[in-house]
Amino acid sequence: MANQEVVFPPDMGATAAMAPGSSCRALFACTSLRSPYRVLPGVDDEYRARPPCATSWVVEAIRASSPARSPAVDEYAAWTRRHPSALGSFEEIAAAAEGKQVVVFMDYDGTLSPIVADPDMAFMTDEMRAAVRDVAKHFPAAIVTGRCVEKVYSFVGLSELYYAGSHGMDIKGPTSNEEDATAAAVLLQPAREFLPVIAEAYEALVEKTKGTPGARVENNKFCLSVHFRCVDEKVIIGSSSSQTRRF
Ligand SMILES: O=P(O)(O)OC[C@H]1O[C@H](O[C@H]2O[C@H](CO)[C@@H](O)[C@H](O)[C@H]2O)[C@H](O)[C@@H](O)[C@@H]1O
Repeated sequence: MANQEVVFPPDMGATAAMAPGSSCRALFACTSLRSPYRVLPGVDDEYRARPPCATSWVVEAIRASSPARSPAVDEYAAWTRRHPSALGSFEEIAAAAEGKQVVVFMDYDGTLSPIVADPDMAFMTDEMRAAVRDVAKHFPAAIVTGRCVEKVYSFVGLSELYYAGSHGMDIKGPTSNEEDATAAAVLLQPAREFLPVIAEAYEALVEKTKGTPGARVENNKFCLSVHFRCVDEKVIIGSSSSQTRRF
């Protein structure tokens, strides 16, 4: 809302500051006018017709002068309200864990490593690796991921962890030395018999997506990921509407 002027009811005895960089021209109190409201030049008639509720006027004025929030930001804020950081309740959690066996489960992509465009380049930092190593010294620790175990192990490189790859379809335990780690003890592979079908599905998906620039299929052994982060949506929407017209 550009250059909008606002009106304040007389019961607002104090000054209200304008946010730096705001497009709203003036927010200040008024006390000696005949009209119950002081009308600033250029004000919208709609404001004059409103009841003298200082709070709602102020809130509205502040809202109008604030930049629009994106739905993604609102969604994230709502999500963090529902799932607050455990660090904010650390004492409480530590007290609740007293005398119990604690096991730490960690996600990989976007948690231990930053999200990057190329899934093969999602490396974790040495600092993060050291932190995970420390965690594993104190508790049984597992990485639970959509990646295949071999891939996530190549990123993490810690033989003392449990790895639950392919969203839990491939679970391996810790090994005593790093050489053995890639062949670490398999604890569970319940979908082993489906490997040939999954391999077929992989080939089919590669074929299907090969005409989509930026699309990429990742073989996670017991599951597959089709990546579209690098697909230009405008190109796809354009081509799908031309397909729609054709049929
Ligand atoms: O369960 P996760 O460990 O979180 O795995 C979920 C998917 O993670 C990876 O993809 C995501 O990270 C990539 C690298 O930062 C990024 O390029 C991609 O857009 C993200 O979706 C992984 O590549 C997938 O196979 C996993 O399913």
